[in-house]
Amino acid sequence: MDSALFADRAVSSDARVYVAGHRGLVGSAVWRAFQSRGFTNLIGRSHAELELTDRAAVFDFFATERPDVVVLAAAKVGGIMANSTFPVDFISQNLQVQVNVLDAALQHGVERLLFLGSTCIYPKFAEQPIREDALLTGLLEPTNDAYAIAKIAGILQVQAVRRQYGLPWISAMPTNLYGPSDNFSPTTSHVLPALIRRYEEARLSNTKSVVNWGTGTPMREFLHVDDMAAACLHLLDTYDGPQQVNVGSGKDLPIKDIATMVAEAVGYVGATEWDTSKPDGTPRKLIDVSTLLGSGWEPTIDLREGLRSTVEWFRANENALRT
Ligand SMILES: NC(=O)C1=CN([C@@H]2O[C@H](COP(=O)(O)OP(=O)(O)OC[C@H]3O[C@@H](n4cnc5c(N)ncnc54)[C@H](OP(=O)(O)O)[C@@H]3O)[C@@H](O)[C@H]2O)C=CC1
Ligand SMILES: C[C@H]1O[C@H](OP(=O)(O)OP(=O)(O)OC[C@H]2O[C@@H](n3cnc4c(=O)[nH]c(N)nc43)[C@H](O)[C@@H]2O)[C@@H](O)[C@@H](O)C1=O
Repeated sequence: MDSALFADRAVSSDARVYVAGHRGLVGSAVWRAFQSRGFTNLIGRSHAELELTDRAAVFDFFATERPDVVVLAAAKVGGIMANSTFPVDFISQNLQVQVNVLDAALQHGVERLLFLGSTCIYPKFAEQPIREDALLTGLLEPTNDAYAIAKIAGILQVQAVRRQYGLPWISAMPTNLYGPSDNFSPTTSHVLPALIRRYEEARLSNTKSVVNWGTGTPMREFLHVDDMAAACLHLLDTYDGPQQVNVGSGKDLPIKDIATMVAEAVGYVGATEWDTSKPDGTPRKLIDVSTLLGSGWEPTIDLREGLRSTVEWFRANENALRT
């Protein structure tokens, strides 16, 4: 990617910044990051306050609040089972949310917008590590193809706005994320929060063995959500290009190793079994993060440390979890 696309475009700390999905894993971390940078005009609405699939409500909201900057971190999100069981919800709700927010932002001439996708947009068998230009070069992983198509449509809509209207909107593609305010539901969550909850509950109940999903052989890359939030602000401050930018740690490991790390982090000493009737998903999706690393951003939270603090957060917030 052309490094000239990176330059100082710092967003002013008095800009009106709308963080869509500000109570979710990513949105809440982005909100904290803006706050710690001294931003005073942050705008957020819970799902109950503003239904983003309601086009008229979204346009009314933009007309009233007139944000200068938008971070689109609201989406229907879930792990492998949620994605493969409810593909209609994942494609339909995400397309509606995106189209409504991007159309309203365009109508109101929003100056800077960051759209968040996911690394599942890349082909299932893409060459590893996956570069940004692998987009649309092969078939998708079937367990999340509906979600991925919605995210690809979002990237294309951002590129189209840049082409047709010249606005400096951008997209970022994070790897698998984890951290405080994640979804810890045993059925709909991603692997890390699912394992934290499963091993912690097994420890508390002295259960002799836990059962995880799949074979444990797929490789996954993880990034702490505070590093992700720092990358979002860094991109808004520095990046102006049509191509989506990968955001990851640059390291992956087998799910079996992740399970061992989580068991250690919670202090679980029992056995682990694998339910191979559950899907494995894509075998590997390590992303190439050289574009972002070359622009001066780097991850700061090592996986073991991130796991430790997330377990602490889980223990302190167990009563306020999403189910
Ligand atoms: N978590 C991960 O590992 C990864 C996430 N991402 C991307 O990051 C973004 C944020 O994900 P994440 O923070 O994990 O997801 P979360 O589920 O934690 O947060 C999403 C937020 O969006 C809100 N929301 C969802 N649908 C609507 C709607 N129709 N109207 C209004 N609000 C809505 C949710 O509210 P409520 O919960 O009340 O419905 C929630 O607060 C997504 O675009 C996702 O694709 C990308 C890669 C990995
Ligand atoms: C971020 C990303 O997230 C999803 O893709 P995924 O990476 O396949 O997601 P996952 O975290 O759910 O699983 C990773 C691996 O872990 C295994 N696994 C074991 N035990 C549990 C378990 O208990 N829960 C879950 N969820 N997985 C488990 C599981 O079988 C798989 O092999 C998509 O939503 C996709 O759209 C997307 O963007």
